Amino acid sequence: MTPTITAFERSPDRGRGLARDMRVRWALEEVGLPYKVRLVSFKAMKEPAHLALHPFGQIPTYEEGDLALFESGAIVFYIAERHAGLLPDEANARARAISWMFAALNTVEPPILERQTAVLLERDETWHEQRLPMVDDRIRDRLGELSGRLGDADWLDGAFSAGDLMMVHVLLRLSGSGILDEYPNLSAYVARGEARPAYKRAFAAQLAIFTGKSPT
Ligand SMILES: N[C@@H](CCC(=O)N[C@@H](CSCc1ccc([N+](=O)[O-])cc1)C(=O)NCC(=O)O)C(=O)O
Repeated sequence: MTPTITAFERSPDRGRGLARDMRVRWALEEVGLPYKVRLVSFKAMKEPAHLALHPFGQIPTYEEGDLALFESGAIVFYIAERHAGLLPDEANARARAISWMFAALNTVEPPILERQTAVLLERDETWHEQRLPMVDDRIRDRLGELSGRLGDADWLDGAFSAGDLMMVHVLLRLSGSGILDEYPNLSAYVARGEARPAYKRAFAAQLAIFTGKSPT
């Protein structure tokens, strides 16, 4: 049965791949699974029909038969568990790849989201100028450790995995901040992710919605 995901009707980033349906699209493209997209407006996201799918009134969601899932990490994991291409078969390598999924969401993404909040919602606060450098330094702490662990490897732990997919998408949220450029191996790592044919197909599909070149 073809799954259906939800995505922004009009993404604030003009379809540039930062909204989290991108993670699900990328995972589906990596495993070669066709999918449908239901676009939702900001208003519709907060109405009962969508809230029944997503308790926080957000996107993405994932529906397949009588299954309804929310949380991009959980959806990517669900896809990776059932289709080859995103998690190693060997048990220990598989478990480590899942650790990297959690690390992306639970260790690296939080300070990056702090920065988004600071820049988007706190600009007019008297303490904004003082706080932002502290937020940036907390991001640098994590990126320095991640950069050290990655070294000159292509991916975090052997072959490309769902852990890399989540980590690359988390790091992409730093686009425009200049911080990622301070870590050349992380910039190259993200570029490797973006160069993957599956990423490019996912990105093009999301952008086509914004440019109006896609029916869904
Ligand atoms: N933890 C959840 C978070 C989901 C989430 O944050 N969804 C956002 C869209 S992706 C986050 C996002 C939004 C916009 C951009 N952008 O650049 O325009 C980038 C990322 C959303 O629905 N926001 C609307 C709301 O909360 O009412 C997950 O990973 O699925």
